[in-house]
Amino acid sequence: MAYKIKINDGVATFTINRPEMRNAINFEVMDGLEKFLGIVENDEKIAFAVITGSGDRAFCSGGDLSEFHGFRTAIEAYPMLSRMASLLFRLSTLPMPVIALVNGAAVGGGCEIASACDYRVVSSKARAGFIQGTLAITSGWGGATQLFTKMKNHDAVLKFLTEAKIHNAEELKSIGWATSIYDDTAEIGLHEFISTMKDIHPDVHRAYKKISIQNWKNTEIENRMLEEAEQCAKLWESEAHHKAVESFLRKK
Ligand SMILES: CC[C@@H](C(=O)O)C(=O)SCCNC(=O)CCNC(=O)[C@H](O)C(C)(C)COP(=O)(O)OP(=O)(O)OC[C@H]1O[C@@H](n2cnc3c(N)ncnc32)[C@H](O)[C@@H]1OP(=O)(O)O
Repeated sequence: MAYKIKINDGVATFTINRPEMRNAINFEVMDGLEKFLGIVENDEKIAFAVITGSGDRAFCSGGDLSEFHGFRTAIEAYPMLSRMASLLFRLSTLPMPVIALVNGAAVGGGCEIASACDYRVVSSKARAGFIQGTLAITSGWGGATQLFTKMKNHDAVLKFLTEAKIHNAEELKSIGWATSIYDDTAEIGLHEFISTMKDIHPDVHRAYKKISIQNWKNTEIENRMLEEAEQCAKLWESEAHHKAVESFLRKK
């Protein structure tokens, strides 16, 4: 299966399970994420939600280019982009803290997924970046909107997006994207991060999360994420984008 869902001791974990494809997102993973959100949104006993990837090479390498390259026009690309933007809006507005356990490379849409979470707990060996610019597109799943809404250092965010570079863990921390860095296994990294918060009653976490969501709602974040998907769809149909993806796929 392309994903795993586990609920243990108040922690619900969604694992993208395509390590041989560096956990690229295809429609099966999207279906899984939708199922996960449906479960977590309605279970009062869940204190923390976690998103991670299988193996130690990648958190997520973004959209599966071999599957999505078939979309040639904006009209064809938009349903996939907007569906994922809506799922990431739901992820970002879950009633409990959401942790991206960035166990390895997070690029393109992988960075968008992590940006939709409240916290990014990053392996010291991980690399991450909004590399969409190198494919002649922007982020299309609402990730840039998430960053501009949550992070207040406009210049650093704009540079992070437009440079389209891959950064190491220390750089990610200084940009303000990584919340914390761990050296051990992902399991230990997560355990240590959660243990700093677990003593506080889950209702307190939920109450603060509600306040932050209220703040974002006033900024029309969902509409802005869908506009981001629309803008990306327009760039998607360009010759420059198709050529860049063909060049990536030829390297296979
Ligand atoms: C579609 C939405 C859009 C958005 O809104 O943001 C996007 O997400 S655009 C997609 C952006 N992603 C990429 O461009 C992926 C680029 N991938 C990489 O840079 C690297 O794979 C990596 C993530 C840094 C990992 O490097 P490494 O560990 O060296 O692995 P390989 O490169 O050898 O990859 C192994 C295997 O997996 C295939 N692969 C990786 N990512 C994707 C992907 N996103 N789509 C399809 N296939 C992917 C890669 O081609 C290799 O395949 P094989 O050669 O057949 O083993």
